[in-house]
Amino acid sequence: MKKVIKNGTIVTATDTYQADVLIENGKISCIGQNLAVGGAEVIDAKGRYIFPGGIDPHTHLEMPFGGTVSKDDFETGTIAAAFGGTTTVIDFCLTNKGEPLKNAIQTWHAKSKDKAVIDYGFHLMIGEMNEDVLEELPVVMDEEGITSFKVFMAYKNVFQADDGTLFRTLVAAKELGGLVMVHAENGDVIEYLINEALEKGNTDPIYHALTRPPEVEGEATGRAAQLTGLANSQLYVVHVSCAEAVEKITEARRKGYDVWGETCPQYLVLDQTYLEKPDFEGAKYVWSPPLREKWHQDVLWNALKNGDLQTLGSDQCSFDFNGQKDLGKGDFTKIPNGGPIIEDRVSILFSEGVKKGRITLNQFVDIMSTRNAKLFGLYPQKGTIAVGTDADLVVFDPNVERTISANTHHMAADYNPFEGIQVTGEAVTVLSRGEFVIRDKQFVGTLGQGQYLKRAKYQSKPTETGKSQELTI
Ligand SMILES: NC(=O)NCCC(=O)O
Ligand SMILES: [Zn+2]
Ligand SMILES: [Zn+2]
Repeated sequence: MKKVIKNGTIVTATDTYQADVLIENGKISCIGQNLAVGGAEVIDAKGRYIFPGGIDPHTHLEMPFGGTVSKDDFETGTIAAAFGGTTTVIDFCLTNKGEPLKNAIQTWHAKSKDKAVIDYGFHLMIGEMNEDVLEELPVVMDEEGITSFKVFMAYKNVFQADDGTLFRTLVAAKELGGLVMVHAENGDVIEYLINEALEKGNTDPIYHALTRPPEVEGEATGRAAQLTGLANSQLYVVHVSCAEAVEKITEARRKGYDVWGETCPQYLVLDQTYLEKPDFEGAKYVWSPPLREKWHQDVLWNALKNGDLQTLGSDQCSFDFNGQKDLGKGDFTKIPNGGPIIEDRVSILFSEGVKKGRITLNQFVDIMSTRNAKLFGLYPQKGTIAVGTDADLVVFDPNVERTISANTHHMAADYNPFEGIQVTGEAVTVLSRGEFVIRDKQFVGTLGQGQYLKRAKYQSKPTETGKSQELTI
């Protein structure tokens, strides 16, 4: 059935204007003033913004990690994402050394199919680069539309790859049109610092942060950026948490290297003192990289504002406090790393960013949606509001005030790291390819309505001035 969104204010990464949006067959078919829409179902957006659906480029749904499996899966995770105004997620498909990449991808398809309520794609982890992987990679890109590869520079003896693998992945990505993503922390140095802490009997959650200082993130970020320059390739640094890493990304971009940076809501509003909460509550705030001293937040906000960082991912990787995070009682290294963020990503950016004057409304749309679509081969099908694009749309009330709480969130995890934080703004109605997923703040979607997205190859490059220059799409 045709739908029309009337009386709202459309916001894209470049424009803000009042118009009606007509939706037919899952696509936006017309945008204009006072559209005559006989037979269409009317969605009234008076006093509300209409945003392109959020694109979360960084999730770990139902991921085996830290001796357990992340709590939110493709069902609860994508429902929660939709409640928050996100209509696409790109999840990390883990691979096992020595096993065909295809097996891992099949595992991820099995997890997501018939569960996801919004569209989704996969990034592919590269744990080891060898002849078999090199041979399979182009096939995976063509058949599966997976055009971004993740290399972990940390988590020694688990996911960590060596510099040879990182460099060979960068070279292959350049040749094939892929974007290399890195978790940038120096895993070897972290291992040394962890052993030192444990030998001294320092086992509380705060030592998670103290054994992963900003220098190890800055060093790894700089190394990855240099290798990218050498390979003349392209790099996306995930979950940037500190000034040291921002500095390296900025420096690389100024040199003309094709390097991009993502931060996450937790680094923008929470700080290292949360890890010192009594009764082991600090475990709720264990991420890698860790939360930092508060002053880093200003650096991250400024970097989003001036374009030195370009995107916001949730790094959704949730674990219950009771029964999962407590695996690390008495040994911080056994606390599963990660938290439930997927639902609040968009709201935090709007409330803390736009409402507090740190970024503009159009930058907000770019950071939470458009830029992600462009970097990960989904634009213009997704990430904007234009005739012919997917009708992934969010009707957003910019004035409602509410308090984030695990009592009201839709994620499966038993706590919310933003508990008690007041935000302004909320997604009211969310459409995925023209179908309601959230209607008047109620879930009305169907499991499995989300479609797997085959993504286009990478095609975007910053200029010497550090500002992005779009190539033809
Ligand atoms: N970030 C985190 O602590 N957990 C998820 C896995 C990762 O992204 O490193
Ligand atoms: Zn990571
Ligand atoms: Zn992650």
